[in-house]
Amino acid sequence: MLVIDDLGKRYGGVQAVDGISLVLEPGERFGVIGPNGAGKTTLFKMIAGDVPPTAGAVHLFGKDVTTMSTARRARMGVGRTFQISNLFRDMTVFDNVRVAARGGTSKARVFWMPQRAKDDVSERSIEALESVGLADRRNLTVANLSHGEQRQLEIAMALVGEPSILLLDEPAAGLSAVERATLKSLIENLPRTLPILLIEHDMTLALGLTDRVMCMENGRHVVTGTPAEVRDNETVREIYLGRRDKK
Ligand SMILES: Nc1ncnc2c1ncn2[C@@H]1O[C@H](COP(=O)(O)OP(=O)(O)OP(=O)(O)O)[C@@H](O)[C@H]1O
Repeated sequence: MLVIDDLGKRYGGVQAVDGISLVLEPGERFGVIGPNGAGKTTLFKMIAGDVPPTAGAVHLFGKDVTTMSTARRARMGVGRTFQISNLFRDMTVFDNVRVAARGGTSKARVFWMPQRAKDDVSERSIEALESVGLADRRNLTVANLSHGEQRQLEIAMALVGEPSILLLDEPAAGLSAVERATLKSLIENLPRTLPILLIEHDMTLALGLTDRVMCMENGRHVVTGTPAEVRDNETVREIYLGRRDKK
């Protein structure tokens, strides 16, 4: 589904990502963890197409997409969330998902559609909202949702395009313990056939949701393994307990 080969990104003097490789198998849930500044977000952005790598390649569904735009990757079946909210705060929950269903950024596009296409979009939007437990909140404006519900909505907006792969960028950032638990069960209950790449600072959440995990530090690969193997890895423990000297 996704093959990353020796990927690197340099920002001036900063090597944000350095020689990262990974393979995401069909139906697999793969986590990328690491402390602040590890390079997780930069890695995510290169996979989604937001920033071009300075080294290496990204293949999606067997195709080299290294230089392909975000929009084209989305059309190929990449669903993704954003670390910084991209919600329309003054619009309803339902309209946000309908706009996402059209792959658009303008509310007008939804309202100028032919009725049949509109019905299809509305139906898919309701299904996406149901899958994240927000169907009964659909007529509220986004500004009236809790932070946790806004994260759920962002996942609905990624799902409504019926993606073949889902990229989640730190979905639990800034959430309370209760909101994290809700989000965790939501992700757990997504169809097992949908491969997921989850970038997450919260190690417990990432280990609880994935089949395999990679830990990064200072842009580099530390270890890849099952959640149990990564949890028990001495270097990972040192990194997360903050006892490791920065290189
Ligand atoms: N646009 C940029 N310009 C310059 N340096 C950058 C840029 N984006 C990221 N960096 C640097 O690259 C390194 C990796 O950053 P990145 O945001 O990918 O890490 P992260 O693991 O996602 O951290 P966090 O959990 O804090 O988001 C950091 O040293 C950061 O300062």
